[in-house]
Amino acid sequence: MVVLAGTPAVDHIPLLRSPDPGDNFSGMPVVDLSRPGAPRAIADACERFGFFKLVNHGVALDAMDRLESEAVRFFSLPQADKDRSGPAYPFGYGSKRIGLNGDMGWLEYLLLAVDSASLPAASAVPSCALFRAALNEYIAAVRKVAVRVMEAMAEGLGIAQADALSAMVAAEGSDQVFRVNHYPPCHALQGLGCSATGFGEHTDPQLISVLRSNGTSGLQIALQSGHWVSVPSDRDAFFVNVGDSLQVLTNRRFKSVKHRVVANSLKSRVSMIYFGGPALTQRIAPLPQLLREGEQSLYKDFTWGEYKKAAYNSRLGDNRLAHFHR
Ligand SMILES: C=C1C[C@]23C[C@@]1(O)CC[C@H]2[C@@]12CC[C@H](O)[C@@](C)(C(=O)O1)[C@H]2[C@@H]3C(=O)O
Ligand SMILES: O=C(O)CCC(=O)C(=O)O
Ligand SMILES: [Fe+2]
Repeated sequence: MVVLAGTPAVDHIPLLRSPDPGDNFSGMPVVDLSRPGAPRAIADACERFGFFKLVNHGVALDAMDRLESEAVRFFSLPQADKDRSGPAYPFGYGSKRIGLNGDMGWLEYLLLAVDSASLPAASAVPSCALFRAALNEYIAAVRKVAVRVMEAMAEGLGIAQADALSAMVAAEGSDQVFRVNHYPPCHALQGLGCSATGFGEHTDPQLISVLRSNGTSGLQIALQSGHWVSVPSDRDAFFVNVGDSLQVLTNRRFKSVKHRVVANSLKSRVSMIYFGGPALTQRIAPLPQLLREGEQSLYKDFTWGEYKKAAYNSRLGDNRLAHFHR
């Protein structure tokens, strides 16, 4: 990491050496959800990278664009208006601070609770009816995609029970979060050979994350070798991450992917991410169907509630699962 003095606009934001433009993820798995081979391709991608691009997912580009436009409208409001929707904890508008433990990024965001497949009626944010309608339409659609992908994961793993994984996010009381991130262009760093950290490196604690972004790249993932590669943007596609909890449920057959976002010096990035977590009381332990003869769990037993609490007490880049290894 490069530390640059005297750039007031990006004070307190960690800087990164600019990514090498040659480091695009050339081997990125692209899964066509409408094809019969999808389950095996998904399982293979989750084993190798914990990450894949999903196409032909059935969600209309219109619904994605409607939400993106409403989000852009929200983020264009005067700062004082946006601040009235904050702070982000537990849910609401946040700017630059990520979590409660000192992490900073070159972004602003909305963090929202999801109740079954929509915003809880009681949540006051966002207050704009059009934005809420676009959110509810999109969340219901992306959640269905998450369920279909988790069914395909189970099939790809050879598990007979189709909903062995998906039931955890489909169940009443599952713990789902939705996040809209806006990374403004970071003009101050233009030509300096550095980039601002948009969202620092981390793994997602939940089971699955389903991400959609506008046409601005910035997302990077770490390969198992530790090498970082950039994920070219695609507004029509979803990008799916394996989260820590799914790594545990599969006894590390699926890998929770380390990822981060680098801010662009010229263009803004808008991303919307659905995080599918189970109910707080759900036990997170390898599925018995996946344990081969004599194979032991690599992890201590815990519930999602216990893991979530530990995660929210940690820094973004911490290896949260390390404390739960046997
Ligand atoms: C620094 C933090 C932000 C985070 C909670 C945490 O303490 C560690 C995990 C972070 C993360 C990453 C994935 C999601 O964006 C998120 C909402 C989540 O569930 O875990 C964030 C948390 C956050 O921004 O509050
Ligand atoms: O904004 C992005 O593209 C990714 C953000 C992310 O990883 C997160 O919110 O957990
Ligand atoms: Fe993430």
